[in-house]
Amino acid sequence: MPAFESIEDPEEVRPLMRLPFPPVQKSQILHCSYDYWHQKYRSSTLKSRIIPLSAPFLSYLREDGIVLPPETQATNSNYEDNTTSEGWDDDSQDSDPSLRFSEIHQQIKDTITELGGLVAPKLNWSAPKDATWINMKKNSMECATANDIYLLFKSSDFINHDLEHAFDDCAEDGPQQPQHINYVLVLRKWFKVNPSCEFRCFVRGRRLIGICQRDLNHFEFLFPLRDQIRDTIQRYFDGTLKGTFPDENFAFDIYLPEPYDQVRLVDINPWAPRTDPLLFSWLELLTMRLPPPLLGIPDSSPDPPLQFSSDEDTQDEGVEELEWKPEVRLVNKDDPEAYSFASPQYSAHKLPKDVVDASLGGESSMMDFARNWEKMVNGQLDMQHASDDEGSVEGNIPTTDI
Ligand SMILES: Nc1ncnc2c1ncn2[C@@H]1O[C@H](COP(=O)(O)OP(=O)(O)OP(=O)(O)O)[C@@H](O)[C@H]1O
Repeated sequence: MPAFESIEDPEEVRPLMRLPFPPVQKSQILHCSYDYWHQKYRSSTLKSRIIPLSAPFLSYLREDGIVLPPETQATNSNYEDNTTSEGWDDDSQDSDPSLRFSEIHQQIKDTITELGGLVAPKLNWSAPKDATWINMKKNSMECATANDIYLLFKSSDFINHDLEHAFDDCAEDGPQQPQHINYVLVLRKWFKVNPSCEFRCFVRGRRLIGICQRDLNHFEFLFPLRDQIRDTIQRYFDGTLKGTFPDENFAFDIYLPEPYDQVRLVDINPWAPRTDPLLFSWLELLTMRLPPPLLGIPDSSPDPPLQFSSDEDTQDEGVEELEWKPEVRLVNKDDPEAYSFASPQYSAHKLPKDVVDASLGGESSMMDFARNWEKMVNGQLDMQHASDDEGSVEGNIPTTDI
């Protein structure tokens, strides 16, 4: 998902780029592509199908304007997926763009049927969450037809970001690393998502360091479940991702429905400004003090781990390994704005002025800011524990099978 969607002036972005981020390499972006990790973690992912996309299909997505195939498609055996224009009738293509990618069009229709008639679509990295206003089913990504998908995709800046800006601000890898993007359409079987069950989890140096809600509403019933949520996610991370995901630093999204004992992996995101830190800030995540590195971390990664030095600066000898647990951050009752970093839905990572000023002032002012921020956060957490039931969402919202 594009990080700076709502920041119009690129000058506003620059201070964020000065945070102590390790350089993001193209391979890290590729490791977060759905088709890269889905097979590896299939047993814990949402039910989904992956359709490789052809050049004509990608050209259609990139074209200006929205021309949808007719709902009842005229079949014409001359028009198969083909990159040459020989024998094509341009008028027919204009009225039915799917004639340029008829196999894929049919595959999409068949897959929607196979998945029960409703799907949530995404491209390699992003879902068209910003375009739900245009969907027949308002404010939803629920798609019942191929045309629903095309309409969402062609209206979405997030999809456009995947197509045109996937490697923005990335460093080159070594020549042995693949750099080419094989675009895919991901169709996930639709289910009624309970937003209180969605969490984003942050991993630094192969250690789970933070967990937070993805939805910015307050769910009072989550507060007593905090330990259970942390333990279940930690167990899942230790048993599944920790030793097998090729990068040391990343974020992953999970769905954790009642009774909070089984994790569904929804997405893996790069450790980069483009990933929304939600209830954390990148400054916190990057500078959070951690115990010294664990010994004997299993690493069955097929690729050599990337070399980052960020942990060396932020290990705290005083922090006891056994006592240390990742922080679970939930939205407080009174107002999500209690966290000044909480961004409104799909806005970019606009930073509070304090952070911008701190980052402009170099390393020492950033550390000052981090220390002050830590104190402030501790104060907020105390307030959180004191919150009562008033004004909270009642109970849990039922979900369907996934
Ligand atoms: N199978 C599904 N059925 C219904 N809704 C879904 C399904 N899968 C995902 N969603 C919804 O779509 C949202 C976005 O999905 P996903 O995280 O894959 O997109 P994304 O573009 O990578 O998001 P982000 O940019 O925040 O990482 C999820 O938070 C969830 O609410």
